[in-house]
Amino acid sequence: MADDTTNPDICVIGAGSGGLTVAAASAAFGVPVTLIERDRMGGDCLNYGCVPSKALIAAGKTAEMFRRADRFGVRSTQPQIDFAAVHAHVHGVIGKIAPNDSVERFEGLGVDVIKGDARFVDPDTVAVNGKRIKARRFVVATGSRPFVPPIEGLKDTPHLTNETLFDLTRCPEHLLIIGGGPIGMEMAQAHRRLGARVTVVEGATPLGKDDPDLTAVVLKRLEAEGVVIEANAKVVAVSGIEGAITLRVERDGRRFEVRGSHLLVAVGRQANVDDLGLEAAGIAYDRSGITVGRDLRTSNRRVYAVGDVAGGPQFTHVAGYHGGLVLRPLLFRLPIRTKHDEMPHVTYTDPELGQVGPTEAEARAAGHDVATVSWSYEDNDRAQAEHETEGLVKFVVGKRGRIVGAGVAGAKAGEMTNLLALAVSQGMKLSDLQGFVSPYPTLSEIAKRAATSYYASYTSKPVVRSAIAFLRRFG
Ligand SMILES: Cc1cc2nc3c(=O)[nH]c(=O)nc-3n(C[C@H](O)[C@H](O)[C@H](O)COP(=O)(O)OP(=O)(O)OC[C@H]3O[C@@H](n4cnc5c(N)ncnc54)[C@H](O)[C@@H]3O)c2cc1C
Ligand SMILES: NC(=O)c1ccc[n+]([C@@H]2O[C@H](COP(=O)([O-])OP(=O)(O)OC[C@H]3O[C@@H](n4cnc5c(N)ncnc54)[C@H](O)[C@@H]3O)[C@@H](O)[C@H]2O)c1
Repeated sequence: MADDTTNPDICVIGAGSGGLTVAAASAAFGVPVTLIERDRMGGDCLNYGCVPSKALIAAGKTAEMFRRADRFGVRSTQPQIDFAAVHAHVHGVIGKIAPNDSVERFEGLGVDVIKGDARFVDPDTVAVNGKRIKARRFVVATGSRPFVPPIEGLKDTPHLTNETLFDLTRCPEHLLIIGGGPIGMEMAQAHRRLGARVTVVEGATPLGKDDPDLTAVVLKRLEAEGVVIEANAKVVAVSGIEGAITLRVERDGRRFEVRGSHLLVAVGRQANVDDLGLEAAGIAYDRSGITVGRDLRTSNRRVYAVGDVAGGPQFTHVAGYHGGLVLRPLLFRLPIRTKHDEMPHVTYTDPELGQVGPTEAEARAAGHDVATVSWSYEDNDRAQAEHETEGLVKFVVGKRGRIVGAGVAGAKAGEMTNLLALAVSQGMKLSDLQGFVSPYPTLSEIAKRAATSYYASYTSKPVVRSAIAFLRRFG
């Protein structure tokens, strides 16, 4: 065997949430593992995704607090925003988290880290920097990148994606956003709050993957804050130069133009399957990513795919979940089956929106006989105390009160989604949520009140009333 060939037990390609999870845990069990990363350790989430976006959202939320303070008897002011300092805050947060994902940390854990572009050269060999790695098993965790659609003129017009947006040190004067999904909406509100005018052009329904009862809460607030949302509007052409961009938009056969200073493209993701030599390794893939079964195995039985590149839901916690799951076959030869239908997601607009399990529409479309039960933030004492009364919790309920799905739009919805995810993943019934003591006053009481309301009709049932009347006779 040539000198430039190594033989780790496991070779992981991509050091994002999925790849890092596999590499760290394999090393912890004393298994020789090589991790290859071509760009920054930590992947999209740390460098171009969740972390910078949530840090920017936090800056926007702080600015908004000054504007809305008078509700509490504290004089509102127009905040002075130093966007260069906001940029420094965002990158400071990345810098604080980066050591957890660094080459040094992973080498310290016993992982052989290689910085370079990995490519399969045959079914059990990957080449990187002129070296060859022949491993017993491979895990492809190469993630995704922004999809830039083939709209006329877009290629030649300056535009931002999530990979460049967080480099701005000056607030855009008027940010145009193509795409009203989670990236578009989170970034629309954050930039609006930090001083930009913002127009979102969405080809279909904004936040269209979520329950319309919940998205209505979020969209109402965004519009009240001045985000202009052009829904069901297709961008047919883009033109302009740095600082002066024009979108030609079509809706219901009518054309109009939208002008702004900057353009963000946020219309979904493209799996990183190119230049990986997948054909040489006999690994099947299509436009949505590498083809895997519920065991995350590819068409090459030595190779698994996890996270965004595996074509399923694209969230950091999903990549981490995949990474944890594949350790079972990798290390213990145990079978696995992914359970994506119980996967929660949260959109970090303000108010936030969380969902776990199917929405009402999804459950009905799948042919399930479901009921729904909701409770409003308006009726919660903590929400009243904090003037956070917009929102609701909504349960999708199956037979005998089983919680099939649950969603929440409102203040701290992300935190509340943990409780809802526990309920759905454990197959709980609404009676389980009714039957525990929730501390007062908390927003999570809203979930409990919704559950209680499901059983409210019991109080007027003749049989229940007769039983109470009978028992009262005994003093
Ligand atoms: C703006 C934005 C906000 C987001 N916010 C959230 C959020 O709040 N919550 C949430 O759960 N998710 C969020 N996401 C989604 C989340 O970032 C992704 O789902 C997650 O990063 C996927 O992890 P991964 O490990 O699959 O891939 P990645 O994190 O993309 O990592 C893949 C790595 O592989 C490397 N790589 C690719 N090809 C090669 C190769 N040939 N050789 C070597 N290395 C290679 C890449 O450089 C990259 O570092 C957000 C995404 C964006 C864009
Ligand atoms: N909070 C979170 O967890 C979070 C935040 C951001 C991103 N993400 C992840 O990143 C993924 C990508 O986010 P995204 O918002 O880019 O994608 P998305 O696919 O979720 O939403 C894209 C939106 O763009 C619209 N669209 C597509 N083509 C268009 C066109 N030509 N003109 C106008 N609108 C068009 C779609 O109708 C859709 O509403 C998400 O699906 C999610 O998995 C998660």
